[in-house]
Amino acid sequence: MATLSEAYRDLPLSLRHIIPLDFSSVGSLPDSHAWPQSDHFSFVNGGSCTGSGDGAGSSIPVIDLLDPNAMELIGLACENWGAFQLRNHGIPLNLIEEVELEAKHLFALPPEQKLKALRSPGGATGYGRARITPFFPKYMWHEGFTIVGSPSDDAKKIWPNDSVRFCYLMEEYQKQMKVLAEQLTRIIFKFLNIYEEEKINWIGSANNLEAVQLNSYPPCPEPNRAMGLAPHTDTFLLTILHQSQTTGLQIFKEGSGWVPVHPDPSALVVNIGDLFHIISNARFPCVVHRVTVNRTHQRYSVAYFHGPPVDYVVSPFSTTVLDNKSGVRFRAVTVKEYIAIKARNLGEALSLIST
Ligand SMILES: O=C(O)CCC(=O)C(=O)O
Ligand SMILES: [Fe+2]
Repeated sequence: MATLSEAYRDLPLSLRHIIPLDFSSVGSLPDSHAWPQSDHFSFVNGGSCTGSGDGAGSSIPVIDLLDPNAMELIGLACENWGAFQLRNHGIPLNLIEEVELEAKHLFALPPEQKLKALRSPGGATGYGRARITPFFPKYMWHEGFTIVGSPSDDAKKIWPNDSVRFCYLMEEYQKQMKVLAEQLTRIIFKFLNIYEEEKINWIGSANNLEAVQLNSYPPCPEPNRAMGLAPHTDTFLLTILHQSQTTGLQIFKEGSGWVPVHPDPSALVVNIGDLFHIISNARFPCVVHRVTVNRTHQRYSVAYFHGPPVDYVVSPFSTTVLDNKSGVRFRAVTVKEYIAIKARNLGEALSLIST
């Protein structure tokens, strides 16, 4: 998957935007990590995310993939929320648990060992701060590890003689997630009445874009003034997320404010990314989400991002345009072009391709 790396190589980050804090060495919240107390964070494309209303009472739909009405339920969840929890998803729970355990081992290592696999300034993979870091005035209470394809090169830097199990589990996880992501993509395309061969023949291709992001949010001395992961949308078509049993993930819903996504050990969280927002001609909302932190529990999550090959041209499908009174909302872009626009503009990327 050289091309994801290519998009990022043109836009090198400075080391201060890559090297995470040594969380174990700080007893209080450094000013660099203290966010404004207000619940108001501007996110240009989606307007600003004001906490109008208390979303705590509502929640995203929970859908059983084996339900005979799964397609309709998933489609409606995409339209109303852009996200849902998925049960009976077919990914073995022990594989998910083992991947979470590997993430815990990795993040529990001393900083000097994790830093051996530090993401390079123009690189896509390895250990480091969230890629959205440069767009915000304060740092997030977060550390991550990104995998594109085989994690072997990075893992060997951390465990020169002992990386086999980590690599096996991460590759197996990607393999199984790919199958699920393709199944969900087919279901959602069907819901949108998209059947044109050239529009769907990439599904199942070996060149599809995919990445795995291991996330860790250490316990925080002042959780109310810190931010785990700042408001953002995911770039690709869809994200399938496993979260550990610690709350923190919230989705912004127009009219409701920040809605928590409660951990459910039997479910995976699915949210649509920018590319589905474009393809659906904005019929599916673009899902702004963030992560809060807490004082006592370290939180972990494993995000799997999936999208079409980089040369695929993304544009609103004719069926979705017919449904939308405002006509075609976005110009056509290749996946590669959109990734580059997003890497440079984050929340403004969608408005830059709006018609
Ligand atoms: O940790 C989470 O629950 C969300 C992670 C996330 O949004 C991401 O990795 O893009
Ligand atoms: Fe995300």
